[in-house]
Amino acid sequence: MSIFDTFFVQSIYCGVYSIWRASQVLLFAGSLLVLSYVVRPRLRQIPLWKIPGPPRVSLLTGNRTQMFHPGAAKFYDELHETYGYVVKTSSFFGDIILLISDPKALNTILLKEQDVFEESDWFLETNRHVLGLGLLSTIGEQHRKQRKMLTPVFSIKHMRSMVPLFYKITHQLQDVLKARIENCPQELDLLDWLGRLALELISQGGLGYTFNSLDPGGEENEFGKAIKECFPTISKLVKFRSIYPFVSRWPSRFLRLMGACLPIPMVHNIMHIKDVMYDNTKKVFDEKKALLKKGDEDFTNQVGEGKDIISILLKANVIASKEERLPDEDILGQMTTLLFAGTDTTSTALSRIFSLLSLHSDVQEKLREELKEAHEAAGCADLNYDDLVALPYLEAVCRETLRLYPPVNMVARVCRADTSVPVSRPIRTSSGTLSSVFIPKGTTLLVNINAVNRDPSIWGADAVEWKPERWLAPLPASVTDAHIPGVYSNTLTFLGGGRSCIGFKFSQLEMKVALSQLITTFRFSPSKEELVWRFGSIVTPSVKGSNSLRPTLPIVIEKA
Ligand code: HEM
Repeated sequence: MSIFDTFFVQSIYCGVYSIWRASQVLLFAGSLLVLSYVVRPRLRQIPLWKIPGPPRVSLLTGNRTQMFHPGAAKFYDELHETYGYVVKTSSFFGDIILLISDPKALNTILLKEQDVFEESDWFLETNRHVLGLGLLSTIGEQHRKQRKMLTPVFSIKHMRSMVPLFYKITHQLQDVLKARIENCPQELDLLDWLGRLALELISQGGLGYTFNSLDPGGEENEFGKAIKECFPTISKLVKFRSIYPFVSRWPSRFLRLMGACLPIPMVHNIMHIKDVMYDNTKKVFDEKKALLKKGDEDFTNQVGEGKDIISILLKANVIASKEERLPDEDILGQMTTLLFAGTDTTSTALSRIFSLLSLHSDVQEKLREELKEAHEAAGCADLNYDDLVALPYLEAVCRETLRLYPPVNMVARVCRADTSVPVSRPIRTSSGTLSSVFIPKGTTLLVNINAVNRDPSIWGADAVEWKPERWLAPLPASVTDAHIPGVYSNTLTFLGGGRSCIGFKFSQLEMKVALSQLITTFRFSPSKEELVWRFGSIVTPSVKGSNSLRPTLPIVIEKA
């Protein structure tokens, strides 16, 4: 063998040896990763194995395919009926997710130990990236400070002052619909129009900004499109959201580059939406700050006369103590957060009400009568806040719809420290019954809003029927005795505790103004198309059998 051959063989040997060593190091590092991210958390969850729940359908994805798809509502109902109020389901590699509808347990989770049961990292990190530092992206002291500054802005006093603006916007929709139907009944996609209404109500009432979505010749600008696309795009990205916390702290330029290189159009869309929303809210914010500096007269000359939520917040922030004052970035974050949280939720809730009223013409007629009488009593003028909230049947229709059909069916929480949660109904396990459940750190919980709002043991044998009348008499003791930890009408529709919906009074008012105006002007009847309501971050309507994923609500409208 020549020197050359020996050198050649040695080089090959060295190369093979290096590859072998490198693969050993990689294998070792990979095993450590698997141990710390998969095996260790699963071992911590051993105490949960005895909790009843459905069998896993896949070793890799557990029950995820049954839990996260548009028809999943039925699966959740079956889980509640079969396994009760605390149900064990499984996610990736056997990770246990607990589905909770026990009111006592929810009191601990949402109220008593709300700092232990926080939003998940994927929820916070992706929201922070897309919406900025608003209420949906912060926890702990920062969240508490934001809530403290924002809560007074949603007071009844401020809601009262919003009524004329809400009527002005609803009149615009009324005019557009009148022009569309002229003198004969027309089938329209009401969700589209209610979406525009909700967008204008929150953008003018929340930010003092108009998208001109209800102007006859108004063209939707890039900002309006971004807001509309934001919720559906984030919902579609749900699979990728759980990966984001692992990369979220990487330098933002690198993240952008990575995002741009990924062959996933939805990621490119969300990056674009985020940029458009940030640039535009920043512009509105800077203009508001400049007006505030100039003085009161200029400030009240803006859209919404400076009565919008962010204007009031900006004013309150100026006089707040140094410790409580919010930095500019936190206020900017609230702007996108309000647009995001306040548009699709309200428009879907309203859609559900109109859909039900179209199917129950007797309820629609009774509501119309009540509203017409109130309008006549007010000299045919728009109703004021006190008149609106005093209408019992309007209140009953809203409450019953939001109870039976909460737009948000489920919210997630992650347990941040080992803890025990008492339950009101003993959990039956293979080895006996449990009066409390030990929840290990890192476990994800799903608060089953739908199951609590429809529980026959709380609401009676007719719990799953839509009966506005149930709210016209005192509620049964089973409802009040259940101590449901929600901020609204003994339901969990707007959740409860420090992360409950801050906009629930705003949303109530939007719905009541819209109903008072539209029900007295138009009559609504069902389309020939059959509707299905798809489960997701928000439950949305679409036409049965349609391949389109775009939510839609075809409904026939005529003059009343
Ligand atoms: C029918 C309409 C609405 C429903 C059903 C609804 C429901 C909810 C729910 C269930 C949460 C808790 C989310 C979680 O913990 O993950 C929430 C939070 C929130 N909602 Fe609403 N919402 C509605 C309308 C609105 C409106 C109109 C606004 C704004 C004006 C709004 C602003 C917010 C904000 C900012 C949060 C986050 C609160 C926090 O974390 O402190 N919502 N909403």
